[in-house]
Amino acid sequence: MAGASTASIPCVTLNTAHAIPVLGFGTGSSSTPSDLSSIIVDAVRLGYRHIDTAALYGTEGAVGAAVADAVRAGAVASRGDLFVTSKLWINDAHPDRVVPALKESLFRLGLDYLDLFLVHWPVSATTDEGKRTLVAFDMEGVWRGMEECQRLGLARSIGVSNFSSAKMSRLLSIAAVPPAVNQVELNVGWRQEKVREVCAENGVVVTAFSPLGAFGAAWGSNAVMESGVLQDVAARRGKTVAQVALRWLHEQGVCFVARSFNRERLKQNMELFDWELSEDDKAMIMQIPQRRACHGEFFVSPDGPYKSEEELWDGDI
Ligand SMILES: NC(=O)C1=CN([C@@H]2O[C@H](COP(=O)(O)OP(=O)(O)OC[C@H]3O[C@@H](n4cnc5c(N)ncnc54)[C@H](OP(=O)(O)O)[C@@H]3O)[C@@H](O)[C@H]2O)C=CC1
Ligand SMILES: O=C[C@H](O)[C@@H](O)[C@@H](O)[C@H](O)C(=O)O
Repeated sequence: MAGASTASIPCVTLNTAHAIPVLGFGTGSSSTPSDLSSIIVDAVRLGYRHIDTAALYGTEGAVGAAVADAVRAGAVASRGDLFVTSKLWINDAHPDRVVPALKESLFRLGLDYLDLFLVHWPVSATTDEGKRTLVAFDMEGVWRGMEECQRLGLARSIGVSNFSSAKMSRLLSIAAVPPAVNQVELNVGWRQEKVREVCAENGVVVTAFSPLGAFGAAWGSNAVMESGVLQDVAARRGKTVAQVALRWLHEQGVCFVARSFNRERLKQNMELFDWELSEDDKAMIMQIPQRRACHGEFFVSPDGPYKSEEELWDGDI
């Protein structure tokens, strides 16, 4: 029996001709519930079709189990009805490690292909006896590895994450297969206009991570969920703050991966596609102060290669 779906999430078409659902279920969290698989199956029953994971998150096993369970339970007809994204962690961001790392992700997921494989950060590291050293990111070599993943059919689409406009431009200049997606921090409090412009000009779909400001996370921000502007708009529209924040992203023409492990909030976060913000609402939202929440400090060291957050975020390598 097909699972009861309350609404359907629209898709956009990537430059590979594959469709990506605009709203995805995020699984990156500092406290992953032990029943994540069953939460994901419930989300699929609600109508979620896109699941975002990463080698870093430790959730690939639960995502893979959920995909198998969702098919077994008839929540979807087959694995092909779901869109699974995973990401290459910085330890594996070396030309000869890309294909093996994807194979390891696929093994943990129990899948034979990913819908989307992303370079998680424009950062590489080596680890020796537990000590991590940041080393130069070989953008061209890593991207050749990503292209090989697509050529082998292990990933239907490939892309990047946390790439600034300068890094996107450089990648586009060297890519034989252009990236399909750039997943970046993006919400009403960090609009990312520059990188969105480069992506739009080049047919790269932008996906927003932390669309609610990573509310509650150690590095997260309350600029979205406690925004007075969003509270006013929400009251006027008869919606919640989260719905206004997500609807704004949808009207910006980007995709987004939101995280909730709560069924009611998951349901609420899907109820976005049959109403609109007014011009006044959008003008008010444009007044929200801008500040990046995501810390780049993990990827910066006095020894380089990125010696400052500016170099990480704004340099072309
Ligand atoms: N590429 C990258 O580098 C990164 C990617 N990501 C991806 O993006 C996903 C989402 O971003 P994330 O940083 O997790 O944060 P989000 O901005 O999605 O915020 C998540 C928080 O919002 C709460 N929440 C969700 N819906 C509602 C609602 N309707 N009302 C009130 N609170 C709500 C959740 O709590 P509750 O569970 O209790 O509902 C949780 O505390 C990640 O899970 C991951 O998959 C994230 C960071 C970096
Ligand atoms: O190591 C640093 C952090 O964990 C950072 O890498 C994460 O926030 C990650 O980008 C994510 O996708 O959640």
